[in-house]
Amino acid sequence: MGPVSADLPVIDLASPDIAAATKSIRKALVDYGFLYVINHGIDDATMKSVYAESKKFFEQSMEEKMALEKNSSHRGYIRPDFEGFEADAGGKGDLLECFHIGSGKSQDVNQWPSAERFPSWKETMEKYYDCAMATSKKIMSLIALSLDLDAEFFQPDGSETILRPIHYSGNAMESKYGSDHGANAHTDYGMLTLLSTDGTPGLQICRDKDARPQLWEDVHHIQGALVVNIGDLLERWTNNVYRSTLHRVLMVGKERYSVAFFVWPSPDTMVTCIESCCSEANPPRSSSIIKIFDMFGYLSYLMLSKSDTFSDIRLLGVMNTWSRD
Ligand SMILES: O=C(O)CCC(=O)C(=O)O
Ligand SMILES: [Fe+2]
Repeated sequence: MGPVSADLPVIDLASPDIAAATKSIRKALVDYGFLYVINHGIDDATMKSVYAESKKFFEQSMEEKMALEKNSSHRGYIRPDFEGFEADAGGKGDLLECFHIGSGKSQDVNQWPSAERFPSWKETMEKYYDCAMATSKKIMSLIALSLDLDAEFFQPDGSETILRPIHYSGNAMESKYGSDHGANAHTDYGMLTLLSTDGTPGLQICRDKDARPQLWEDVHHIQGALVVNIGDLLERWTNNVYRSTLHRVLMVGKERYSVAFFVWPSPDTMVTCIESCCSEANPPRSSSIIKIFDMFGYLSYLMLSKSDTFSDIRLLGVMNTWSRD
């Protein structure tokens, strides 16, 4: 039997029928945790230039790229096989290389390639960031409506939201951490992820992570559509009604570029089980109310709680030091 293709729903963000879109989004997030959006508002020119800039950056020598290695604010270049903290990956590093860019509106802790060699990089990335943020707001308001909340309930925010251009070389490489995948099996951590790819296959989802053997379904490319999925934070917020689905990227022997956008609410958001997601028959699964201090503090918390060793709110303030050199 050949690989199975995931038949993900397609949501048209330009549709005037909000009730129908809300209904489809609910079904998609209950069944898959993944969907496609079309008419998402990121225009072709912006999309093309972000890929052109990304390619130009990753084509540089390792030494040039490492000059912008990620800083203490986790912004900048992350080399292949660098980090592998995902619970299901057993600590393997990913073979992808990527670059983290934050909003930089209030305080710019980003790293920018030299304006001489990359005259349009900053402007291009900022444009994409702003468009992706506008798209995320539209999606989050549909998600809010689908949970019987006000359309403005979720407030995507620039302080922790990260734009991440990604490059997969396509070649097998000697991995320090025993990796064989571009991106090992993981769930995303935050509220929402928008993903665009260059159309090269490799992305797969696993809807039931406990099934053995696991069934991996290919997420095929739809020209002009973005892939959207939710992360652990929203899964928790919805009392597991909406699903943060396991996914991975296989190396298919061909170079691949993608652009992920990880959306977070503001760091002072209180996350308590959403009313429409709990009842006497379905009480809140997580006992505590959590407050997100910062994305990496939250990651530390998640990693520890995923390992079932701790599940204590106090860990939230801990700054993440899990990257391994
Ligand atoms: O590159 C892709 O298609 C997916 C990347 C991904 O899952 C991630 O960066 O979290
Ligand atoms: Fe992911």
